[in-house]
Amino acid sequence: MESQSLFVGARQNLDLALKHIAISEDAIEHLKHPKASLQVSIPVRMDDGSLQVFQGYRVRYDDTRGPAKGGVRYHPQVSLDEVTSLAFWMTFKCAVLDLPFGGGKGGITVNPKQLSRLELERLTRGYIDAIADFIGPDVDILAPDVYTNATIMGWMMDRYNIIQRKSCPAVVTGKPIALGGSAGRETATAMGAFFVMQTILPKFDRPPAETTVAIQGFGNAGSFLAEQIYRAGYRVVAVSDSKGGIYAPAGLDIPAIRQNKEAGRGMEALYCHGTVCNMADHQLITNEALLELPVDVLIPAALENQITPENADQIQAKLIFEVANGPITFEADRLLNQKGIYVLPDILTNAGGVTVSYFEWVQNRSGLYWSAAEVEQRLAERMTRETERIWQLAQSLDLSLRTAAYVHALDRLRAAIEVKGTRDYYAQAKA
Ligand SMILES: NC(=O)C1=CN([C@@H]2O[C@H](COP(=O)(O)OP(=O)(O)OC[C@H]3O[C@@H](n4cnc5c(N)ncnc54)[C@H](OP(=O)(O)O)[C@@H]3O)[C@@H](O)[C@H]2O)C=CC1
Ligand SMILES: O=C(O)CCC(=O)C(=O)O
Repeated sequence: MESQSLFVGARQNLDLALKHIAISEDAIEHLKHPKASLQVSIPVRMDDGSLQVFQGYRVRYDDTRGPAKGGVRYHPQVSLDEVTSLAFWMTFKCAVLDLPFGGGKGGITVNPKQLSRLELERLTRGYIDAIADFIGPDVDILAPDVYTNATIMGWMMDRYNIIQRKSCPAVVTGKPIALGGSAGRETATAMGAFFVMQTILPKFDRPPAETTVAIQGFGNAGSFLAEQIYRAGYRVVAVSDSKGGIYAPAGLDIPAIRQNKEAGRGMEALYCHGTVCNMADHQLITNEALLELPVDVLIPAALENQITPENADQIQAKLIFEVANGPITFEADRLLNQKGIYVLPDILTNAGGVTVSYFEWVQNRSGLYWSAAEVEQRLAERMTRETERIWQLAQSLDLSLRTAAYVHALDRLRAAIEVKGTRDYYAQAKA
């Protein structure tokens, strides 16, 4: 039976990968538990004068390979279980890309769409007040995730600097460029996924013009990726946001949809406003229906647990690129594998974001800033190299791409954990 806990499900992929790599019992035990978890209450004075207390979290899953790294999510469903799972995935993602980081993640249980801009700023500054002793440029570095953005990262950095009484830009990445952000961070998650697609699709003899794509989620990751693959000549036939989706078998006008989305319009208006609007050519669909469309490529780019044992059998795509973290449950993944569907796992596919975050951290610490072209070239090199390695590993060991990605990451994590030793000083004393 499917587990209720996201973290229990996340760890099942680790258990699977452990069967394919020689690794010490100590290292296994080490990797099964988060190093530190913090839960905080954040009191916020609301615009109407009332006081509201929000729950916030920061989990440092592992920092053997370097400071913990990972985004902060603002969403009504944020919980310690979810943040722990996201921090766990960050640990493996940073190892997949060979970044000198461990894994961390944060979140606040809130619907930010219901807050005014000033309430959002007070909440953000309150969160940093509450976790300031737990983070730092050499300890645990924040970044954007669902419903957080560059402006919020700027507030976080500013509050941290005020607490520290000095400038510490490297405590947060994904900042506005004017505050030390990196060129290319805003589009990095999408560009990283695009480079994974460009490496994988030729292996399936899939020229862009003959490849249909459906994308769930039209935020930072999904919307930039939709535009990038549209411009590369793929046929993007369906997109969606939290309110539902739109499907046009002949292909959607993605730049027009992005423009309208930025103007705050709903999915129907998105397509109709100022562009082709012929309902005979396209139809509004639910997020559930989008996942089951007859497309070549499916890209979940919103939230976890979208493909489960309940709908796995209805999935028609031949390839799934996981841009969201954890969109496929463990059991559903097994069913998709049985059906011969290739899944490019989250810990590889969406790693472009943290990779450019690493570049931002390096730039902040060196004081030397790179051009957009330089960032993109470095990102392309890393994403292509690690995708190719995971593909080769999957082929040579006859593994799914997800298990191969975990084995690839485990090889790097194991090396660091085993050479450093565990925290079991008693065992060392005995030896
Ligand atoms: N931002 C980053 O750098 C990275 C993000 N990711 C992952 O990518 C995913 C998306 O993040 P990101 O794009 O940054 O987030 P955003 O907040 O920018 O966008 C989220 C998008 O998902 C949509 N959405 C929300 N709930 C649902 C739902 N139930 N069904 C369908 N769509 C929904 C939102 O709709 P609406 O617009 O209506 O609110 C919005 O379009 C997450 O899993 C995140 O962890 C991974 C790596 C890096
Ligand atoms: O940019 C980062 O540091 C992390 C982004 C993130 O949260 C993720 O990859 O899930």
